[in-house]
Amino acid sequence: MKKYFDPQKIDWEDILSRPTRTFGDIEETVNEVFKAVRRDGDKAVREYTLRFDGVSPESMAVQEEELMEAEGAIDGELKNAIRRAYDNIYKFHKAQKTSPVEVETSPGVICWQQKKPIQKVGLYIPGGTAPLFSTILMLAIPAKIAGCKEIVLCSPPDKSGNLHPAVLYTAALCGITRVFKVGGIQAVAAMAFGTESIPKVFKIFGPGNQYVTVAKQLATRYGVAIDMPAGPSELLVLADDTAIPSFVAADLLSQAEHGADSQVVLVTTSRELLQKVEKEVGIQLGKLPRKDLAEKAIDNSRLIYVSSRETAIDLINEYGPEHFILCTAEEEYYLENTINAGSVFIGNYTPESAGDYASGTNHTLPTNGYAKQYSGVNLDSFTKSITYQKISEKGIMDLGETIEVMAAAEGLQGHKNAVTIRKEYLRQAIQKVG
Ligand SMILES: NC(=O)c1ccc[n+]([C@@H]2O[C@H](COP(=O)([O-])OP(=O)(O)OC[C@H]3O[C@@H](n4cnc5c(N)ncnc54)[C@H](O)[C@@H]3O)[C@@H](O)[C@H]2O)c1
Ligand SMILES: N[C@H](CO)Cc1c[nH]c[nH+]1
Ligand SMILES: [Zn+2]
Repeated sequence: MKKYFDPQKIDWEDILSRPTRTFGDIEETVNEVFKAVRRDGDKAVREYTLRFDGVSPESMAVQEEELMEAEGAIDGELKNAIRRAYDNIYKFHKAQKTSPVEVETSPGVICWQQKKPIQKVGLYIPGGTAPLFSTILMLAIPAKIAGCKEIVLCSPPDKSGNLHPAVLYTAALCGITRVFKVGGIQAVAAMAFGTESIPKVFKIFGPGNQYVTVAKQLATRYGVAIDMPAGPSELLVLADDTAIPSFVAADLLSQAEHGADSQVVLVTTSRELLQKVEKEVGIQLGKLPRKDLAEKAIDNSRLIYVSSRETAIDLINEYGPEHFILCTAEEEYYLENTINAGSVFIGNYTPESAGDYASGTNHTLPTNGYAKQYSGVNLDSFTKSITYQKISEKGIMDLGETIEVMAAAEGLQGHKNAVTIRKEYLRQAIQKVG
């Protein structure tokens, strides 16, 4: 881990650089796969699955029996855990439902706005280094609550050409039936263009490695929306003397183990804590089964001592971490001043893993500093709003002149006429009656 001690000499550009900023080669591969999938459909998807995943599943589509059988293949303890996580995620996302907004902006002019579900959505579930079945809960639950009609799920097959039983069980639990053993760029391309087997969708959701993230970004050029760039996991911990070093180290390692391109950062106002955390990371790292992946991510990571909370908050907002853990006696100051973060975890007893799995918040979050302009996945991600208006006779007589004056000033006589003709009609009608 790189260490920075003197705030005067902080090299901000170096500190804030992510290991995933270099997209050059990846873009070339993504372009190639997109072109082939658009042209050759399933055939290209199969070829790239063989090339990148090393397998050729007999059928890309998961059969109904496979979904049913998965329940018997995982143990009761895991099923209970998934169901408990399901309940919490469901509760938190259901509570995000809002009522339509309705306002009478002028007498007789009523405007309202209502959310409608996106009809066709594609969920990407990562599976390269681990089958992240928890991501199904994070995407499928809000998609169902929002009322999305067609939900398609893609996830990379394992070495034997199958999906992990926990992926199948969780998909079935969430009521997802269109599941495909396809991952990486080829999955995103298939959902963007549609193939003989995989339906085209309107919006693609889900996290993934750099290939998946760049592919999602490219998909937007072909008229498909995406949730956000949700790439390799990141964590920034802000801690002072009140933090427990072994907890901080465990949290840093929890995100480092996602992959070599993950990044974790400690920002602290305590030199002593920094030293202790560094030591703890060394001890705990050795015990992780995914030590190799975590070790590489730890190499990319930073331990930063800052002498003031103002410098700390500038750094946090400039970095815009995906996950932000706050373990400090000055909680309120940091909460009030944090503007850019995907999801915040507060206090010594709130590990980031809680949000990854079961507390209820969504773990699909913006990385790479995109927390400056994107929210994490939430219920609104699966809806779009339509605005409505209804103007009465009284309303058009009252607001009409405003519209006429503005339309004339823009030189748009047709716009003005659409109002004038109505006003004239109403005047004549009144005269006839009167
Ligand atoms: N930001 C978030 O919300 C969030 C949430 C969960 C996970 N994540 C991140 O998701 C990522 C999951 O990555 P993963 O790799 O385990 O699974 P993945 O499913 O994202 O990617 C695996 C696929 O990548 C493709 N691939 C691998 N090497 C390739 C190459 N050289 N060329 C072209 N394609 C290639 C393969 O098709 C493979 O199936 C991790 O980086 C993790 O940190 C992020
Ligand atoms: N930390 C990941 C989001 O960056 C989500 C996840 C899934 N499983 C474990 N962790
Ligand atoms: Zn995680």
